[in-house]
Amino acid sequence: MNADYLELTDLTVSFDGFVAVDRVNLSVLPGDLRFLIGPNGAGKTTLIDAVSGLVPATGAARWAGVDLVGRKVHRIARLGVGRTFQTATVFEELTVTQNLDIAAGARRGVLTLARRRTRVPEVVVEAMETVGLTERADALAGTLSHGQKQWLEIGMLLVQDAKLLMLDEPVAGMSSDEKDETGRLLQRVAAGRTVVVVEHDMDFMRAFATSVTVLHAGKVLAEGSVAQVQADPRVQEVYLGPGRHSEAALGEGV
Ligand SMILES: Nc1ncnc2c1ncn2[C@@H]1O[C@H](COP(=O)(O)OP(=O)(O)OP(=O)(O)O)[C@@H](O)[C@H]1O
Repeated sequence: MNADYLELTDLTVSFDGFVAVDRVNLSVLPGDLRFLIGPNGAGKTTLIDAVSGLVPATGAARWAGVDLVGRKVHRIARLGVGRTFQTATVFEELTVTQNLDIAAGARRGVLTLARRRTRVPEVVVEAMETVGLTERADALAGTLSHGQKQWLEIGMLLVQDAKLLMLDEPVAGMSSDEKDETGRLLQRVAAGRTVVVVEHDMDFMRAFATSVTVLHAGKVLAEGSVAQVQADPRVQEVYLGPGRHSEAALGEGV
């Protein structure tokens, strides 16, 4: 079995008796660009919170052979698990390079950081190229567009050597050009890594997902290729059933 493999077994998260994630079984292989979709409140964010150690869970979340359930957030991060949030958390008053350098430093440790360095570390240069921010290297993060801030945040995970990246609604609020750019960026990132994207944007999902898991009321409702989940009547019911909004529709023909 490949070492960098995410496998959730009966993963469950309860908040005071309310089950937000309900015995989820899920496997994601390296190289996959897995989209996690589902209506509001389906448990998508809670699921990635549980894998990153932000909320307590039961069951198992095995990553690279290690069960993450019950481990502390920083230990999980050190195992190569990174995630972004719906709102980018970059240091606005620092440059793109400085943001990446600090993130890389978090990985390097105090001793290495204390050494005087005049050169930008190679890992920072590479991450900047991967996320397409080389030309903005010296720009203050606060002056970046919304999309560029999300890319910087992904770059910060790359310099920390994250091998499992979980991204929470990365294209929310982006222009259509930025969305396309983000899709291509995620394809580059997913080569050799495992990427899970929580997303409501169905056009974006259709354009870039290699596989899709649909969550509903905390449970896995369907899983497969984009075409498979789009054709699934249960998925259509969840997205287009009574009381659902048409903008949440999965796509033409449903
Ligand atoms: N800390 C918490 N305490 C209590 N209930 C919570 C907590 N966090 C989430 N929930 C509940 O768990 C359910 C799942 O929420 P979650 O945010 O994971 O859904 P989601 O699929 O990400 O939704 P959205 O697409 O709207 O972001 C919701 O009913 C939510 O109200």
